[in-house]
Amino acid sequence: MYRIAKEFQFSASHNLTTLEDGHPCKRVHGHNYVVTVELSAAELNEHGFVREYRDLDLLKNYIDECFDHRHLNDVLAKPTSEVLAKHFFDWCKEYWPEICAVRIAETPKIWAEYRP
Ligand SMILES: Nc1nc2c(c(=O)[nH]1)N=C([C@H](O)[C@H](O)COP(=O)(O)OP(=O)(O)OP(=O)(O)O)CN2
Ligand SMILES: [Zn+2]
Repeated sequence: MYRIAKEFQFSASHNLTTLEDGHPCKRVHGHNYVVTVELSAAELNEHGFVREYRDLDLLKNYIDECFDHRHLNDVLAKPTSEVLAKHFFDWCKEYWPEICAVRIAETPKIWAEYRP
C-alpha cells in the first residue's frame, strides 16, 4: 500500500461551550491549526502517484475561505479537533476516494485523527 500526506494550516478562534464553568477551553481562545490529510492506494496511477499533491490544494482554498481567521463556532456546532477531523475527512471524500485519514493539531503537543 502506498500512502501520501499533505499539511495545511489555518488560524481560528473557538470556545467549547459544553465544558464545565472555569474550564479554560470554555473561554474564547485561538489556535494555529495544522490539518494533515493522508491518502492511500494499492496501485499508482500512470504518473506514479497516489494522487498529485497539487490536486490537494483544493482543500487549501476551502480552508482559506471557510475556516481561516474565523470563529469556528460559527462554522461547526461543536468545533473540537475530533469534529474538525471528521468534517474535513467527509469533505475530502467527495473529491478524493483515496482519503484514509485526517489529523488535526491545535498545538504541537496534541492531535486528533479521524480514520474510518
Ligand atoms: N479530546 C479533546 N480534548 C480537548 C480538545 C479537543 O479538541 N479534543 N480541545 C481542547 C481545547 O481546544 C484546548 O485549547 C486544548 O488546549 P490544551 O489542552 O490546553 O492544550 P495545550 O497543548 O495548550 O496543553 P498545555 O498542557 O496547556 O500546554 C481541550 N481538550
Ligand atoms: Zn482550543
